[in-house]
Amino acid sequence: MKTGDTVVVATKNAGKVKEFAHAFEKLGMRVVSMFDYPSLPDVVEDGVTFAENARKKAKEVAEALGLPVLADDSGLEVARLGGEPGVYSARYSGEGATDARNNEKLLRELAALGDAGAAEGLEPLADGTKLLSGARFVCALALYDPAERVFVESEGYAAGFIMEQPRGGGGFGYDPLFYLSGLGKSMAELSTEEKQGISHRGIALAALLEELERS
Ligand SMILES: O=P(O)(O)OP(=O)(O)OP(=O)(O)OC[C@H]1O[C@@H](n2cnc3c(O)ncnc32)[C@H](O)[C@@H]1O
Ligand SMILES: [Mg+2]
Repeated sequence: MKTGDTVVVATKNAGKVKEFAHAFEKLGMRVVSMFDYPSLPDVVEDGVTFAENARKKAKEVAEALGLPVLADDSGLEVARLGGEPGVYSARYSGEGATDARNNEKLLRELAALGDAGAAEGLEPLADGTKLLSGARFVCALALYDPAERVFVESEGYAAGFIMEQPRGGGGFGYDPLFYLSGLGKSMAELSTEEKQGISHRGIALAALLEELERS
């Protein structure tokens, strides 16, 4: 598959745009997003898996533009909630969902389970902050070339824990509640560069670039 020096990413999430722009800048490439194509209709994300939604976003936008397009479908799977919010991560708190409301709902749902963390044997952090559940971030990437009608795909995961309180001002979405025990920090306490090194998105992107070199 041939990609030029501009990558079109089928996203309207400013946090994702920032992370992709940072990653591709290192490769001498520029990123444009759906903010640059405001007249394109939103893609309906009705897939049951992250991979399905990523393929749908990439294909619909690529066919509309006649260019190869990269799409990201991602989310948070929380063990004590049976994998929720999963593919519904962006809309977890319903109509007009925001990151803040989604985070509040996540803490509410976990609080409703009682002392879930303690039940799982999760030790509080040194400052007494409780961990409420194991969790993982998932990122599915799909790059679709409408000329060759081919997909290149990858997935990445990041494992951690949900904290009872937010920490850090970086990242986006559920990052302030997501604790990385190996680093002793929340995902929102990492720089864009650090997050890329360990995140579901960074790992999926590295795999996609490798796959692309082989194809
Ligand atoms: O579909 P696009 O336009 O790309 O933007 P979106 O925000 O709707 O993105 P998704 O449909 O993939 O939903 C993913 C949600 O999961 C959360 N999420 C994904 N990646 C994350 C990350 O790196 N850090 C924190 N939260 C993340 C965040 O709440 C996102 O809104
Ligand atoms: Mg979405």
